[in-house]
Amino acid sequence: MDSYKLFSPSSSAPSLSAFLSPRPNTLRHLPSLPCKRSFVSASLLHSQQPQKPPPLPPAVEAFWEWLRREGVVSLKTPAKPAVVPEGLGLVAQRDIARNEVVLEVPKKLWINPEAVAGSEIGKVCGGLKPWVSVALFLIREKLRDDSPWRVYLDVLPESTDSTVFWSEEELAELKGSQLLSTTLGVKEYVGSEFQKLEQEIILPNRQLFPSRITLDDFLWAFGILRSRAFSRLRGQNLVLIPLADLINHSPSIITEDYAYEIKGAGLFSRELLFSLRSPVSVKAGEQVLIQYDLNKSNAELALDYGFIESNSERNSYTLTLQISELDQFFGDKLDIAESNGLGETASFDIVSGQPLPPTMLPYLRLVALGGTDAFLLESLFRNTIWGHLQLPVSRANEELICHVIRDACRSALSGYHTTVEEVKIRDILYIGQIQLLIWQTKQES
Ligand SMILES: C[S@@+](CC[C@H](N)C(=O)[O-])C[C@H]1O[C@@H](n2cnc3c(N)ncnc32)[C@H](O)[C@@H]1O
Repeated sequence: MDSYKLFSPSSSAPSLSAFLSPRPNTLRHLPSLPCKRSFVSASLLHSQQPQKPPPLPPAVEAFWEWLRREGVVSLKTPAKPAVVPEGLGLVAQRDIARNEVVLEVPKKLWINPEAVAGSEIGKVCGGLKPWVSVALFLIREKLRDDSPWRVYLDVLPESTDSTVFWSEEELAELKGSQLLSTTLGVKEYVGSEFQKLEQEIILPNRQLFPSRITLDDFLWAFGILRSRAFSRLRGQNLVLIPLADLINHSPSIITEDYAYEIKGAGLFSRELLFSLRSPVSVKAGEQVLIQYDLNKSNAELALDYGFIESNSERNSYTLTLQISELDQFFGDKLDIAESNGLGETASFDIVSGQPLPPTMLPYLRLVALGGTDAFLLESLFRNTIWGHLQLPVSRANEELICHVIRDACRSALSGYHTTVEEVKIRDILYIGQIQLLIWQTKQES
């Protein structure tokens, strides 16, 4: 039994950064790490109180001025960048109504595969995966002194809190989790993409890439795209939208309505605009926030953006099951699985506190089917077998799947370096420390 699936689409809804959708899972407790950008203030994350934002860092002032010159923003623009607990964010300059447009960014400022194709490196990027070509473009522009994108690049973080940027010591905290294996898998994938890119594009075209490009540069670009690119929009599967990419996520916004779309600039204009609306009403001085993706598990959030939610429904474990090729009934079982929308391998997201995915037990029963139950695999039963598998087929079959699942759980849990009890004790001690701290502070004041 395998434990995770790597790159598979998670949903067809628009999503902030889902150009790749690994499905990591299982998260026990993530250490929260400081943001890795110098102007970011210390963590006041999720503070509900609107606070006067600290002064804008010069790089952000320059960025705003550039957007003003480009005609993207004006004094009337309802939201402006600001330093917020999540790093940078968008803060309402006046009261904003629900569904009101907060900003619109014209296509000339989008960074997407099309923009790369029209750039100096376009002719050598034709055969690349869309994200790889945009990553290469970003790195090249970052290394150039005279890049037209300089002011935008200067507001991007040097790294994110995504687990792909965690040190070995930090990753050791994830020992045993699917998130760790997915993080390592993703890093390996990025490494192999970089090697190919270096051999096939960068080294043979030295004149286009005079500065040395490293794996760390490539990982940076990957992290930027992963956490900030919009995808699955009308005709746009991967696009960086300066300014709109400053929008932060709110766990309390659970509307399924999309906060952003691509639309025409006007009745008689062929220009396209990226338009961002506020899904909720926002008071002047408060941050404008959106829901990034309701379908992402906490581990996906950790991998993509470097944060998690306390909502336990985001805690999930992906169990991947497989019909063994060595199984004497392999062909019949595969046929039955395929006629019911499953395959040789099938992955099931098990969510904490929720019922099992409905097709998981029938699939498990099918995988385990054998011995005296094997008659059910005969073609006579082909149309009715899936119905039979909805309920236990026999005591032997049910016992087998219980054993297999129990062993798989044991083996998965043995990978952790702490037990559930130890984690609980650690949490109790931690809460105790906080209470002591609050008590001491009260005594002092
Ligand atoms: C699309 S960018 C938003 C702009 C970003 N805050 C910045 O400083 O550039 C996504 C990143 O913002 C941060 N972020 C967004 N929402 C957050 C939240 N609710 N809690 C913690 N960090 C958040 C994470 O670092 C995430 O990778």
